[in-house]
Amino acid sequence: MSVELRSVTKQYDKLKALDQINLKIEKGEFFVILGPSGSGKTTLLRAVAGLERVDSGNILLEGRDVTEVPPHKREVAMVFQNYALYPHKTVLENIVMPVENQLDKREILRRVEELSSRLKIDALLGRYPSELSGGQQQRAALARALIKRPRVFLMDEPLSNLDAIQRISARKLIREVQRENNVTTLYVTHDQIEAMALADRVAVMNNGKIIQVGTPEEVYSNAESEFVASFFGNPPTSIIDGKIVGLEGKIGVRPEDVEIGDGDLKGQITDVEFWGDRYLVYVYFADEEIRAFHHKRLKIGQEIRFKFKKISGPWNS
Ligand SMILES: Nc1ncnc2c1ncn2[C@@H]1O[C@H](COP(=O)(O)OP(=O)(O)OP(=O)(O)O)[C@@H](O)[C@H]1O
Repeated sequence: MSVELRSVTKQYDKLKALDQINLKIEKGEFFVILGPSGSGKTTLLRAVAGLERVDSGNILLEGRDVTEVPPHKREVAMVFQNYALYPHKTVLENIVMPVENQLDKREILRRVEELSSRLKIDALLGRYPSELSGGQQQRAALARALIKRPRVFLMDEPLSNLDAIQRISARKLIREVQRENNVTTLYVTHDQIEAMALADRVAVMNNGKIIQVGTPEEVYSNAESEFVASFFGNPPTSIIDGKIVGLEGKIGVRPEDVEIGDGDLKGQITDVEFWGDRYLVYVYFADEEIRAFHHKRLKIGQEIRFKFKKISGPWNS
């Protein structure tokens, strides 16, 4: 089911949480909304779910205007950051809740069996949420969202309570489940790695506005503004004064585009991080500090020569 937002605006007092949002998400697409804290991501998701009334604009599901349709009639399912499992209900009771009065018992049982085996929670159905790890709770919340066979999946930072290792497997699981069910997915995060890893397309949001939309590759290699450059990527682009290369305004340099060894620029190493297959080094020069990748450990304080293989911008901020 496609999801469309047309000029959607939502205001809290003087603050525009959503400011003229226009977006079209295609059927089956995995669409990620990426933005800093407070940019309006959750408000956008809640508006699509029908949990938040919008002040103006329209929300369409498969071309049908649902702006005034209540949440339970929208065929969408939402997975929250804290999973929102009911603590006094078992995993099984939590999972079947959305369909309890809608499907016959045999069909419910069939779906529970299928989902719990797919999500590897068969052995946990009798437990209470407090007896589960974060990853297990997350899988139970996914099962509860999927049992309705929603046509749109709305996910609000569903991995933020997991550790780094769990996140990697959970990312893969979410992607597989989404692909198997071909369900249109809107996924909110402030984590660039997650956005790049999961998205078919990503929208970068700031101050209630969509700043740029594209595939992760497009946004990564062609940031249209200083904000997007400084926010997208891991680590993000270093933003420096363009005068260094004879340009007006600010320019961006990705860490992989700084070539250390020779070149016209001179700087000093101020910090070094080991990244496994390479090092991230901080280089101080001309009152600026940039991040660069290098294949071997350099010494803090060491003087180096370097050049930029590629820059983005200039932007006038
Ligand atoms: N019920 C509310 N009443 C007043 N202001 C609100 C309400 N809900 C959200 N806001 C404000 O709207 C803005 C957008 O909030 P929202 O939760 O959508 O941001 P977010 O991008 O999801 O942030 P985070 O990543 O921190 O969850 C914030 O400035 C927030 O303080």
